[in-house]
Amino acid sequence: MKIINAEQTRQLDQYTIENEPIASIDLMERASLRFSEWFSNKFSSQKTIKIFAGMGNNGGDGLAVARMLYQNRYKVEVYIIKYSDTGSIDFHKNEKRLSKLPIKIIRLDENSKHPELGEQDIIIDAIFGSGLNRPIRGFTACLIQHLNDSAALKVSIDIPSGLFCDNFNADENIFRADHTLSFQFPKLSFMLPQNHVYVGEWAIKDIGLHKEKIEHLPTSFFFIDQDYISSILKTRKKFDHKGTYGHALLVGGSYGKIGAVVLATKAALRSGAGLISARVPSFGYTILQSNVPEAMCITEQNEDENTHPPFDSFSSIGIGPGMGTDANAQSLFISILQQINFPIVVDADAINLIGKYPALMDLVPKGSILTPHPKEFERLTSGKYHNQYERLEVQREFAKEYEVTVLVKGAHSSIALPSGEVYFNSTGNSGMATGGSGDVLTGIITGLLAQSYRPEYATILGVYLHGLAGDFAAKEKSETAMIASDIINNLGEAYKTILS
Ligand SMILES: NC(=O)C1=CN([C@@H]2O[C@H](COP(=O)(O)OP(=O)(O)OC[C@H]3O[C@@H](n4cnc5c(N)ncnc54)[C@H](OP(=O)(O)O)[C@@H]3O)[C@@H](O)[C@H]2O)[C@@H](O)CC1
Ligand SMILES: [K+]
Repeated sequence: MKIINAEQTRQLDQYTIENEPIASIDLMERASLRFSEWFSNKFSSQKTIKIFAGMGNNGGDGLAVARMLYQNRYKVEVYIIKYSDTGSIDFHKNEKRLSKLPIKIIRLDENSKHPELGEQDIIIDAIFGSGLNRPIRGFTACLIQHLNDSAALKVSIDIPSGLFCDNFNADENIFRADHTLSFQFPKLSFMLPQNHVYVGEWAIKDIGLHKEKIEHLPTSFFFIDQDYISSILKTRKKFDHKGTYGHALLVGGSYGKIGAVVLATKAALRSGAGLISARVPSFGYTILQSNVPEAMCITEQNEDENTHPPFDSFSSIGIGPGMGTDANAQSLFISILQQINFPIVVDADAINLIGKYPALMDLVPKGSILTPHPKEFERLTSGKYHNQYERLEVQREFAKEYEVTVLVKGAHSSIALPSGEVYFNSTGNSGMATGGSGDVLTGIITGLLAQSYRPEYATILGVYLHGLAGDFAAKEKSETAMIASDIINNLGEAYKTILS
């Protein structure tokens, strides 16, 4: 699914009005109806719904929603924030429609007292939407602080007021929603962890904007959905054999950290790769062989004995989990980089080594996949950014410059491709912030790469599967109690879901 910017949203809105065609007031009615249905399914009608509406089209939505919720038997009060002398045409049309109902409407300006709010209320924020073009100031800013301080549950229409769709806002005057329902597409700002405090849990509803126009809107940002995953997923054929699915190699482990390779190796097996080998220090041999009997094991003892294929004959290599950054790890990494010329997966300590010795990046084959968590990404790029919007740009530039895929892990993990496109993940939960979760992901992506997925698809599919398996694990064990092995154990459920 595309993520489009505020200006494109405005154009698409206009195009839909002209070409569906539909009157703008009817499009507003449709959007408001989607919001009201979603709201009514989710929130009890015992509380008083206090709707704070601005004077643009977001405010218009708020007034239409007030009417609809009243008709759904909610107790509704409306506050109109008079930050301007005139409102949008559709705002005024909805104001007129609302005035015919016995709903309390209070107009707030700089001379008004702040309304009383408490746990018995639900606030609906319709002050500003995608038309916000500067930080909020004056009495509207004070009002937003007052709303934020209240104990009421907070819900935003389309986007929390004060948050920009696509740009950083250093300001504090932003509504802090517990829930946001956005129209048609998620906004770029929803993808960034720093905005979670404003956006809360978010959902999107299709409001029927013009399909053909959407197809032609250019964008660099995408939200990974199940349809997209189905379009890149390969299916197995009857006469395939284990050679068809490649031979993946996982490289890593150090004293006390062999478990990282065990997890990555198991995950690579479950991802569907045909054969798996793991390369660990010799003291990890027994641990690996007894924990993952399906895998073959290479150590410094048998690597020169011609008993295993040379590094350049594997279908894919994932390097870094638990590897450490000492001289041995460094020379192994360099030796592998010098022997191969196909894309590999670079994770954890292999990334830290590049952070320490940036020239190593020149040896990393084009098309490779780097999978840092935010701290590792900071080491990799010397942290040349001040907020997550800037980080995203640095991530894109890095991917373009080195022609690699860069996956920064976190909620809505971001995947920057060499083309400059960025994909955000839609699966996963906070239970996945647990030791070994990243090793599992490396295993999955390495396993997919072995199955001849293009690096960008292996990453996108890998991240989605990993998150989905994590969601099943959380259902089974809870977000709190789940561990990385539970993610591996649920990869089967994840595959079944995307194959169905
Ligand atoms: N997507 C769709 O297709 C559909 C979208 N719909 C809805 O429309 C919403 C977008 O509506 P919108 O364009 O009227 O913008 P909105 O945010 O209400 O702002 C209004 C005006 O406020 C002003 N202003 C800006 N910043 C300011 C500030 N800091 N302090 C003070 N004033 C400020 C600025 O005017 P200016 O002062 O710059 O002239 C701006 O024009 C969207 O979020 C969704 O809810 C649906 O109804 C139907 C389908
Ligand atoms: K809003």
